[in-house]
Amino acid sequence: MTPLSGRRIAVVLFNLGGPDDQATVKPFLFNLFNDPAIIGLPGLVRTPLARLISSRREASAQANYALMGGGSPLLPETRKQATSLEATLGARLPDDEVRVFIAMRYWRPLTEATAAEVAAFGPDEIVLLPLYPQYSTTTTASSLKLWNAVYAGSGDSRTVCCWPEAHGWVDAQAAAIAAKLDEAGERPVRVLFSAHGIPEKLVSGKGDPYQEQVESTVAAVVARLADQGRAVDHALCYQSRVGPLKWLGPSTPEALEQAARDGKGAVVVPIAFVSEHVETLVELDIEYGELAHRLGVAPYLRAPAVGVAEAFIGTLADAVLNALGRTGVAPYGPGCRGEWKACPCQEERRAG
Ligand SMILES: C=CC1=C(C)c2cc3[nH]c(cc4nc(cc5[nH]c(cc1n2)c(C)c5CCC(=O)O)C(CCC(=O)O)=C4C)c(C)c3C=C
Ligand SMILES: [Fe+2]
Ligand SMILES: [Fe+2]
Repeated sequence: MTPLSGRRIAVVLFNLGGPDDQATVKPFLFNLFNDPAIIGLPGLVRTPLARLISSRREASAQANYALMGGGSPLLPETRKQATSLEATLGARLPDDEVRVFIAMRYWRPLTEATAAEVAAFGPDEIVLLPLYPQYSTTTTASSLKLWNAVYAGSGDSRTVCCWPEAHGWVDAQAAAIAAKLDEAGERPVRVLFSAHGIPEKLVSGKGDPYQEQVESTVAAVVARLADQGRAVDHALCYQSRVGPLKWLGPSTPEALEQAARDGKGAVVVPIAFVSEHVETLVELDIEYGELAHRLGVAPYLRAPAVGVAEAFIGTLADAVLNALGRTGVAPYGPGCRGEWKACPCQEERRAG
């Protein structure tokens, strides 16, 4: 039997990535639009189209990143999460050597470079852990597919595909919302759960489980708040629409208009992101903040992303330990557990 200590364990965190500065906005956008998971056309058409779209969007995207100092805070925020998770796992697996790596899909550290770093570490076991709570073909599947295509090192590999109802994730969200509800005081507010949108046809045509899993996160957070004696008026909406296709709705601006008609303020909650970046700091705080002001939606409050909240990092550690077979705690929630038809979390160990 393989000994359960003295092992080299690599945990790989996946996220989308963001430009470091103004000069890297365009190549980041090109990588994004050149991904067949984002634009499902053959490469001969997709690549020139990606070049065109990234050129056309460059100036407006640069202006958004300029509002955050020039580039995206996504990598520094993810590094904090990696450091915190490594410390938590180090304490829980004192006899093993655990290292947490970051693999971004569209900007540095790119997945190919991280795969080489992990291979050089020479792990006995690898846990692939997307920082997307809900599984989508556009995010999780795209990241994992690329990893599996490029990783050529040692190690038995396990995947945590999704964790829409993980306990600590739900706890951290509920705590952030409760703090904002306290700030609103007696003023009537609606909790607006704002998720990154995806094209509707991915859900209806391709069976993308993202919408179902986002809805399950919302239900779990609302139930957790109810357990704490807070019955909240709430709605789910979708932000960040790009391109000509019909996306999931209602949009966050539409939900704000509805809140205005109903005479409510808003507590906006980023329900599909775990860290701050352009879609929270610019889109939610500035763009929709201004819209809320014009519509008379007051107060307009925004719950922060979970970041390194202790409950959240604890749940990620539980997911890693469970994937390694070191604990019975499976924090994924019913959206996962291998019940979804294409869920890769139950894949057989891949011998290195
Ligand atoms: C064009 C289609 C897009 C789909 C589908 C999409 C899905 C999706 N994205 C995230 C999380 C993030 N998106 C980020 C940036 C970003 N996303 C798109 C487009 C799609 N995303 C674009 C064009 C951009 C660039 C910024 C912009 O121009 O708006 C980021 C990074 C933000 C940063 O600070 O750099 C994240 C994170 C999810 C969760 C998701 C579907 C589930
Ligand atoms: Fe996106
Ligand atoms: Fe799963």
